[in-house]
Amino acid sequence: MIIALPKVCAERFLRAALLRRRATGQEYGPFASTLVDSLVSACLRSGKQTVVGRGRTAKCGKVESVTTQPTYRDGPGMRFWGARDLVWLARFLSVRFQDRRASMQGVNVKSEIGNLKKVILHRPGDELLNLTPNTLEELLFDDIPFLPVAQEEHDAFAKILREEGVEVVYLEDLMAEVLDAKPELRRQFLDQWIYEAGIRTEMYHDIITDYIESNYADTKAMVMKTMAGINLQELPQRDTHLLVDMVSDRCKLVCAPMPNLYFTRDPFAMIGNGVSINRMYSQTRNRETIYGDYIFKNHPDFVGTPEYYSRNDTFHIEGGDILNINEHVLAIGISQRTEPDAIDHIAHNIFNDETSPIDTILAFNIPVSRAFMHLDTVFTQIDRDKFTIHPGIMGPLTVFEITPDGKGGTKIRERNEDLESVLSEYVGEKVTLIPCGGGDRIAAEREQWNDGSNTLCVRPGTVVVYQRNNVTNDVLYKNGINCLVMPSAELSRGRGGPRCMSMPAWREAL
Ligand SMILES: NC(=[NH2+])NCCC[C@H](N)C(=O)O
Repeated sequence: MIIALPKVCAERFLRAALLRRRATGQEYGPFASTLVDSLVSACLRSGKQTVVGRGRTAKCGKVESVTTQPTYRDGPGMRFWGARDLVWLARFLSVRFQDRRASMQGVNVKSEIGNLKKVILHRPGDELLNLTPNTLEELLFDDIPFLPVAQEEHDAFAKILREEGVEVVYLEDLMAEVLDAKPELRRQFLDQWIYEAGIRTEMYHDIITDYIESNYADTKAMVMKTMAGINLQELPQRDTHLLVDMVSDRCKLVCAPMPNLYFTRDPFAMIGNGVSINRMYSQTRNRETIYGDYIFKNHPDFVGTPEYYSRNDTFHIEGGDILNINEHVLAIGISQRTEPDAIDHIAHNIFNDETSPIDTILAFNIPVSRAFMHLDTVFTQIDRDKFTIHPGIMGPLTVFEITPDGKGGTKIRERNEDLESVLSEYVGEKVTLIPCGGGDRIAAEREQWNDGSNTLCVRPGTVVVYQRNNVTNDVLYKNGINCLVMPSAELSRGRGGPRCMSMPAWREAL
């Protein structure tokens, strides 16, 4: 196996070596060899074959060579580290691996149930500490979660996924990797983040920039801070004699937090081998898409992914409404969060992408209400022939079938059959709909509220579920579904379940 060092890493590696030489008088050669040595021994320790490319560095031990290739390459058996790992390595002369399979370059999500290989999560952080009773409604929460427990629950979720062989990557790490690899983007990102937080005066822009730059030198800490938000109290008080400083409440949030970030399902969504960077329904969630935008435009794992929607497009659409039925069929909810105009637009872009095999988009018209919010709160696929469903929408439901008209446009056919027949037709076999809460109306309503039908499928017939939805989970067991149960007391206060809290980036073909 070859481990390739992308050019940016190699440059950092050399820069670190140079600094070290200045500081210690040590020559570049031995220092570099030490680094390479420790890389190699860590590889050997982890049972992997040696490593590393051709180039300027001395051969040592089992090292074949060191590559400084200009771009990430992929190919069978090729692995690479992220820039952060290498910087860390250079600093401490020790090793930490984050193996990323280059075979998972880009995204591949052509179903809701294929073996899950890679998923993007966000571990809830200090943004939850900026939720107050007065801002709950605006920030789309129903209660204030207790952060340490929410984090424990989230870690349990990640652990379940890792144990199932899923590579878990965190949004905050991807973003930090982008900014570490391209430091010139740091300032641009901060300016955009400040502007989109609603700061329009130069004075506040400068105060916030200074505050961040002088307190959050570490990139990941800076990224986390942008997610958490800034309270006026944190900023140095300036003797400005401005009215705003005399009358504004010192506890005011100058930059609002983004507490919904742990629902990584929504700000962007994988569609086959492409992505939709969404325009969100609410102002509070719209800034979340900045991270996805930077990652998909710059991160070597994702750059080059076809983009079917952009955050600058006019209409709103959210990932919770987007379900990949199979390679050819995509379902999208027309809901509180997704406008029909956005679906028209995305359909046009998908059908005009020659690399996409999708030839049918089903638009499900679901009631506009908070309990239904997204299509994935109403139904999700859990096995080849099984869906969980909110009993409230069983029966006739309007579905529009959108297909290309052969002239660059689309044609639409209204379907008025019940959900079961529509799904059976497109899935290609008779499907069973398993109602949330079993047949019990009260249990159904209670568990629907806590995302009983919002499960994350890790392979056909195996799903992650919230522990609190015990009535629904029993029904799933009885239907032969393997439920991986995660704790949910605090996370559920944000009104989203395991599917909302995850964005699959790679699923194996069925
Ligand atoms: N895909 C989902 N169902 N996401 C749930 C998101 C919940 C979040 N509080 C919101 O209102 O936006």
